[in-house]
Amino acid sequence: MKNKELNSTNSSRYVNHCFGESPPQYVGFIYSRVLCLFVNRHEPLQDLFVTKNKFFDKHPFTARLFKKTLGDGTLFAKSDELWAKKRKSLSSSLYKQKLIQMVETMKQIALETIKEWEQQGEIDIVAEAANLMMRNILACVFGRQNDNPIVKYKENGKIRDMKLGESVQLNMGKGIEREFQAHLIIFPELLPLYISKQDKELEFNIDQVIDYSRNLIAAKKQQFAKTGKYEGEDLLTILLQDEIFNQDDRMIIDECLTFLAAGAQTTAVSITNFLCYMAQNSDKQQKMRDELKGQLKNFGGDPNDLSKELEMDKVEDLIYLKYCFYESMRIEPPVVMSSSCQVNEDMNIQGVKIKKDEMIIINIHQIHHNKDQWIEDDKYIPERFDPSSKYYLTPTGTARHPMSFVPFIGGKRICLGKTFAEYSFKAIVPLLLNKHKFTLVNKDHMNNKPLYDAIMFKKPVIKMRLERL
Ligand code: HEM
Repeated sequence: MKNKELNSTNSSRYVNHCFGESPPQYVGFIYSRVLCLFVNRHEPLQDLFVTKNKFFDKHPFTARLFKKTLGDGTLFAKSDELWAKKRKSLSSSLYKQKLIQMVETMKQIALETIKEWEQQGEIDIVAEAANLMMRNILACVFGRQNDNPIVKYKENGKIRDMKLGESVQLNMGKGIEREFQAHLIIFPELLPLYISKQDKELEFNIDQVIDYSRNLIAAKKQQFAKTGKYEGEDLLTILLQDEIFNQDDRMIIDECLTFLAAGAQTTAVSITNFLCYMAQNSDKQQKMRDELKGQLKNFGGDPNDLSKELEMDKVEDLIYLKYCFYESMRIEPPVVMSSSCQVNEDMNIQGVKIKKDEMIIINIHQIHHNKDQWIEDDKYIPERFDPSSKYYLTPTGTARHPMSFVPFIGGKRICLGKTFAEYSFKAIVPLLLNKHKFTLVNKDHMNNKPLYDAIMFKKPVIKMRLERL
């Protein structure tokens, strides 16, 4: 597979390095003193996400790795009663009216951002889309007036000011890097200890972010004491009024930081890769623009009128845009592999006995490229999601397996922000493309853009030029 060698995380790169383009269903290796099984095909997912989903759970390894950064946030927590209650509250904080309000805020930020990009003319889309989406998610989590806060950040002994969003991203990246420190692989019991100089700096930086959130909560509570009501539609304000969360500030902070960590980089990657694939495939771009023109009467016109038109029901009609979004996430999933998962009882999954404490990692990237499921898997073909297209089928003409496309994984641990991510993509993208075309500056990127995902350590630089239409 072209570009495969450049893939982001060491372990998924390792699987392809050893087993080539069509690795077996499972690949196992010993990691952190337990068997770690990479699931490279869709068949086991039918069991894990459907028939045996009640036994599917998160393995404590990743939770331990990110304990300091995300506390006991839902992302890596075990599927216990508290997790279920928290998930229910969080889902309702993203439900319909609240989601619509959050996306309204995001559209405003997108309109401001496109003006800034236009002035710059040429941008590093990786950095800029990450800024845009971090501001968006910050506005949803902490409120519009707090969409770009500054915190202290320590690196190589020196302290400087940094955007909170950037600090959260770096802290997550440094957290992932800890996964590959030899002493922590051999002695995972040491994960909670922050001993090295880098660990101490990471601890300092995480504390700055937590202090910022604590101060915000204190200010909100003071305001409540004065006025008897909380003001704001943001997640933090919603959770302050939720009976599961309102007795425990740290619980609120964990979920706010989880949203920042889980929501900003993933959505930034999907927008960035989408813009790059559109630039590479002018015929697909034209088809997508024709749809926008046909469905939205203000497309190409006044940005504020277009923004008003991009309501939840309306963006549902942007079918080809949805196919393009899905295909961007198929070819380069924002989350290339899951965190550590497990089954809660020993069981047989597709002919292999999996013990309850063994680690399971879902190799999403590989599942999106298996050649018996995807015709010309390396090509960007949004029509794969169109039921009337031949690309909707497997190379032998049969129906594709429902678990062959899992960018948000599935079952009870399916991404909590799935609807949020889909709606915000369809509301923001038309605003970015309304008056501009994005082209790739580096001609080599036209055939071979650098791979980009949300969990890679070192992000690529991808320059794009904005051409006014
Ligand atoms: C294109 C965008 C997104 C993609 C591709 C994506 C993908 C995923 C994946 C693969 C997981 C499972 C992670 C694992 O187990 O390792 C996940 C979980 C999660 N995501 Fe997303 N995500 C996206 C956007 C968002 C957004 C915008 C939010 C929040 C606003 C969010 C919040 C969460 C949460 C809270 C979980 C944990 C759910 C649970 O286990 O109960 N995600 N996401």
